[in-house]
Amino acid sequence: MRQGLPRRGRRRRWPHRRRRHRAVPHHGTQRPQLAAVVPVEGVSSLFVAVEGPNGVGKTTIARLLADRLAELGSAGVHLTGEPTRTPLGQLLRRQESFLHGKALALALAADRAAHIETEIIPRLDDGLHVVTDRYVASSLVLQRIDGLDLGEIWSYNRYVLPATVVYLEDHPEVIRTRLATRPQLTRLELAGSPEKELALYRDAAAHLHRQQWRQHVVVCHGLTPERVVDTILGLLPADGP
Ligand SMILES: Nc1ncnc2c1ncn2[C@@H]1O[C@H](COP(=O)(O)OP(=O)(O)O)[C@@H](O)[C@H]1O
Ligand SMILES: Cc1cn([C@H]2C[C@H](O)[C@@H](COP(=O)(O)OP(=O)(O)O)O2)c(=O)[nH]c1=O
Repeated sequence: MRQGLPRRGRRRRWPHRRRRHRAVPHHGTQRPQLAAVVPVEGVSSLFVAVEGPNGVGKTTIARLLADRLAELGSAGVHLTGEPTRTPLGQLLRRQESFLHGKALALALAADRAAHIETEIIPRLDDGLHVVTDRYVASSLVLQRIDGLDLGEIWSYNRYVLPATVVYLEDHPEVIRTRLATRPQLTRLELAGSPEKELALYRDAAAHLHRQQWRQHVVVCHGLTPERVVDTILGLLPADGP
């Protein structure tokens, strides 16, 4: 289970401890439907969300990170993403051009709630690491671009399972050049810009920091995907998620 990871000239053991995640039943009337989820001592697993502006490299890095985590340890890795590959997630990808604002934000939150309860928590409980390409911060950015304020978006997402968030950043010109090569841009890609998304991701990080989420910014400029993943592996918690 335990594997050494080189870091600053020494080898660190990782993962360090096992945690189990379970849903906590609601007792108050104020809580929304999705159960809060808390870690319980005893199970090892990392839950990492890769976030950042369209075109920054999330999909590339999430895949490579999952591969590298699988190579480094005996624990398996589950690679996933949002919107999910479920019928609801696929519908959201197809319908993003006409489903807007509040309706889209709620639908994305529903897709996320199902993702957490039926896919993420079961995989973590099986002892796998989970890497997701997009998660809550994507909503805190893209649904703002779609006209909602951060408080409303958070109200739809506040009881999600906290993740270790890795924010990828690069120079806006680099991101813009990559987006220019895409045959088609989505409605929200067209509504935003690299500068706007980078600024809103900073706001999202400040918000999630107040919720005590573990987070890291990784500046990818001039780094190969392999080097980006090396950097991420050096940042992931030495003492478990
Ligand atoms: N560190 C990197 N250096 C150079 N090119 C990269 C890097 N990361 C990603 N790319 C390239 O940038 C493009 C966009 O990457 P992608 O992973 O699809 O971004 P996103 O999922 O954030 O939209 C792809 O062509 C990918 O190969
Ligand atoms: C996860 C998420 C996605 N989206 C949107 C952004 C995109 O337009 C669309 C699909 O995400 P994207 O990651 O860009 O899709 P792909 O995997 O095809 O590269 O969903 C949101 O608006 N909010 C969210 O919270």
